[in-house]
Amino acid sequence: MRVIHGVHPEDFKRYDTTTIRERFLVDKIIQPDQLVNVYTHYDRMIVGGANPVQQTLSLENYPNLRANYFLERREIGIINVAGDGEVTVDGKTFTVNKLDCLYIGKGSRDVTFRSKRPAAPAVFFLLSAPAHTTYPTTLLTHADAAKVHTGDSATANQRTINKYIHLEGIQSCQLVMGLTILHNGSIWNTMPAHVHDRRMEAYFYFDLPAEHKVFHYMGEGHETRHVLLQNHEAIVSPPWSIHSGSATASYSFIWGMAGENLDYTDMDAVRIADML
Ligand SMILES: O=C[C@H](O)[C@@H](O)CC(=O)C(=O)O
Ligand SMILES: [Zn+2]
Repeated sequence: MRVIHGVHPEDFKRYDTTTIRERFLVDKIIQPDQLVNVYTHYDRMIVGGANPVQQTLSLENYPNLRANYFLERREIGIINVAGDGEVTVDGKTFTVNKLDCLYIGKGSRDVTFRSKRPAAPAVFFLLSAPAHTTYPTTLLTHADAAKVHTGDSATANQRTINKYIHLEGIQSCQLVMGLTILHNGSIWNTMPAHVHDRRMEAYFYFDLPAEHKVFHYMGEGHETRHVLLQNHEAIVSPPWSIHSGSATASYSFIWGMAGENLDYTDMDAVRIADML
């Protein structure tokens, strides 16, 4: 499993494009008939993807977890961003279709992923954090997710935030997870930007046309850099970094966090006037 280490904001100031991409970009996680995970040292969050086409894919154990099985001391949040799919947890099968979320609590042993139709395969995005206790395995459909409409077409950031794993939704030890859909013609996410020192964050972009790219912004508010991402790529955000993007077309993205608290509103806003 690839490992991403933590970066100090003072060191980040000197990074070139290649180094920024090596340290923060989580690419190549969506591969046909593969389940790919990347271990990050940001709150020990594992970021991954499963794209079953013909095969059923299993959540395998990794030697560096020093665990008997993947979820022995972990929880996982799963969101499907493509064709109809199924996730089976210790013999119980959940239908997880596009934009549905399945949370699996600590202690589940066998987790498998499959697509209903190979012609329209599922694309599951995965986030897993260390867990101290077992919360129930819970499915939440897109229709039942808590929705917040925000932004404005005048600032090209009109979007709907869907919360799945959060204080008033699916219960978890550390994970907070949801997805944001940009309205047609809007291209900006998370602007005005924010930081949250108490939680790392990961963004996974999807439903971005293949010929388009996201300019993802990171860094301290007064020391920003951009990283270009394409569809089905993710990026980690250290606790000291903003995380925001503007793309050359409308898109959606999954966001997920883990850390000191589960409080979605615990953010420190960065004023556009103060950004550099
Ligand atoms: O800490 C929360 C996250 O950055 C996202 O939920 C923000 C977001 O989806 C948006 O503004 O569109
Ligand atoms: Zn955030």
